[in-house]
Amino acid sequence: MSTLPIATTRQVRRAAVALVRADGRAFATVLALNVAAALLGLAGPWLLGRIIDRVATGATTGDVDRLGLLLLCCAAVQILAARQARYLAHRFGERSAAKVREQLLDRVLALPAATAERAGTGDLTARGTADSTAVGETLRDAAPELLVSGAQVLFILGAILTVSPLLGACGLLTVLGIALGSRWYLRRSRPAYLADRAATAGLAEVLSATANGARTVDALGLGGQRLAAGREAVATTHRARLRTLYLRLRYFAVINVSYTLSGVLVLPLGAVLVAHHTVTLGAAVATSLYLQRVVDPLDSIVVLLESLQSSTAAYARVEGLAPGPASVPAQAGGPAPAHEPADDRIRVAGVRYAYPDGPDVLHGLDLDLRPGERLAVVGPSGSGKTTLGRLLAGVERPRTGSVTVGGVPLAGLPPERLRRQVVLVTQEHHVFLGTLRDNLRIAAPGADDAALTAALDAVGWQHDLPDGLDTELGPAATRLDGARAQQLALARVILADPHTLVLDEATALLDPATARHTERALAAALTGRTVIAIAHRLHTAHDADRVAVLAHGRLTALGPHRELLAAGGPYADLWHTWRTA
Ligand SMILES: Nc1ncnc2c1ncn2[C@@H]1O[C@H](COP(=O)(O)OP(=O)(O)OP(=O)(O)O)[C@@H](O)[C@H]1O
Repeated sequence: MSTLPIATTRQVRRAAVALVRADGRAFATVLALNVAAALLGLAGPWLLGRIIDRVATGATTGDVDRLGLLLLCCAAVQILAARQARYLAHRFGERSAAKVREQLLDRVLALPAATAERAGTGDLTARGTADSTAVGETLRDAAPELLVSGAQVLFILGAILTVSPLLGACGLLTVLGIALGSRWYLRRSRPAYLADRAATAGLAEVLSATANGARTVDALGLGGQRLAAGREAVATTHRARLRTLYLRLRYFAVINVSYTLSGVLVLPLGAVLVAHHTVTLGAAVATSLYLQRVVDPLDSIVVLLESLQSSTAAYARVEGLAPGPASVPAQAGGPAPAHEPADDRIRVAGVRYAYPDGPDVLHGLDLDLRPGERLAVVGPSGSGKTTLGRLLAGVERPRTGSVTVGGVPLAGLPPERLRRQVVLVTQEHHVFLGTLRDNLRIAAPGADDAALTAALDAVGWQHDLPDGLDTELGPAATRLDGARAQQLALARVILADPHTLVLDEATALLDPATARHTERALAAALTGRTVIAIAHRLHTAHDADRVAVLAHGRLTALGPHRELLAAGGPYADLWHTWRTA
């Protein structure tokens, strides 16, 4: 189930109107051309009726030719107007779809890291691909066509009622049947389509998790378990699809009966009225032709309403990421602080933290970091080191208490402002498709080659790639192993140049000698920065200015390595155990 919000119907409507307004002139032109084409289409049956009546009253061939020529002209101009409308609608739709995608990308990038992590790749991918495409296609095809078909139906009904009110009543019966059927359908279809889209995203999540973890699945023999998870996701998607299919089947059945009803009624009624001279033969033929014509736009409306329901559900998922009260909390709730931090000092005061639906794992932590110091955080597995690191980097927000930088809550800062203050480096490193230079410039778009090379030197990078900074990286080009990807991530940090850095096992993939060398080189490159190193290898603690010792989510000792060692408490035990190992 998605942890990301879904926009309400009202928010979707507002967003759609804003999107149309942004390209209002193009939309208006498309509408105007379509309406012109629809009006020209009305001329056909009317002119045909006139021709029949003229022939019945003994008109000349010249009269009939003129009417026939007019009919041809109307048809030709109608085709041209409809073609141009379709062309412009496609351009409008593609521009709007591009806007939706760009907006979505910005919003996903602005998501708090913890929110994006919990959302899962499947949901985000589905919103960025299938959902955005559905919105674009609706704006391109469905929205203008729906308005035009609606106008066509109104025009045709108006024409029928003008020609013969009695016969026109048959047309109204059709519209009434369709209106009632649509009301029934629309009430039920939004939740059904939302469930369908969520199930599809869930299936994508399961499949991508299995594919990404293929090696682990293979190594641990988890194939059966993943298959079961896949089957469950497929079954959920199947159930959701069946529900929407059932709604469509019932809806279309009502629609088809409504169409047939008017056709069945109009012919005998028309014959009787002509026999009694209540309407002319021409009027009866024109009405019957109009009634046949009304089927097409009504049919479009029905199909478009159906696809509109599906894409409104898609748009609700895309719009759910918009900043606003009902959507993604800006850094887990609350507006971004208005002022900049007064200084670089990070303070942890009375912090308690619990993962969603779990117990507290940090129990009232206090810690004042001195700007420019190197602090090592040590403690047994599960003591809360990583959690503290994530709080110090503003990834998580404390349940109670505060983590501030220069007096401003860290987790309240928008990602861009936050990353200028603190950067978290973990064991998970992503190498982006592109050159080594591209991969480094993500952290500092304006950096020149000299700066990039200096950052690589600082992390002990061996300059042995075939094309240096121009080397293409990625699965199909040069692949970096875990250790080199880690060095690349550290070089990015040097380029990003935040005043505080949280390293959570950031050198764990390097062999011990390289790790120590890299950490020292990094320390030299980061002189003057505050560095919080979450340490498994205690040489990190040995090299640090102060060591914070955690146990069961509490700070049990804080001070320089020598003092803690001399005090002979839990840190001394940890140190001796590590040295012996
Ligand atoms: N995503 C999570 N959801 C729920 N509980 C979690 C999550 N991550 C950690 N925990 C729990 O929080 C507590 C502290 O975990 P944390 O990872 O911060 O400890 P740690 O000292 O870094 O451990 P390690 O050295 O093994 O990485 C543990 O009880 C752990 O089970």
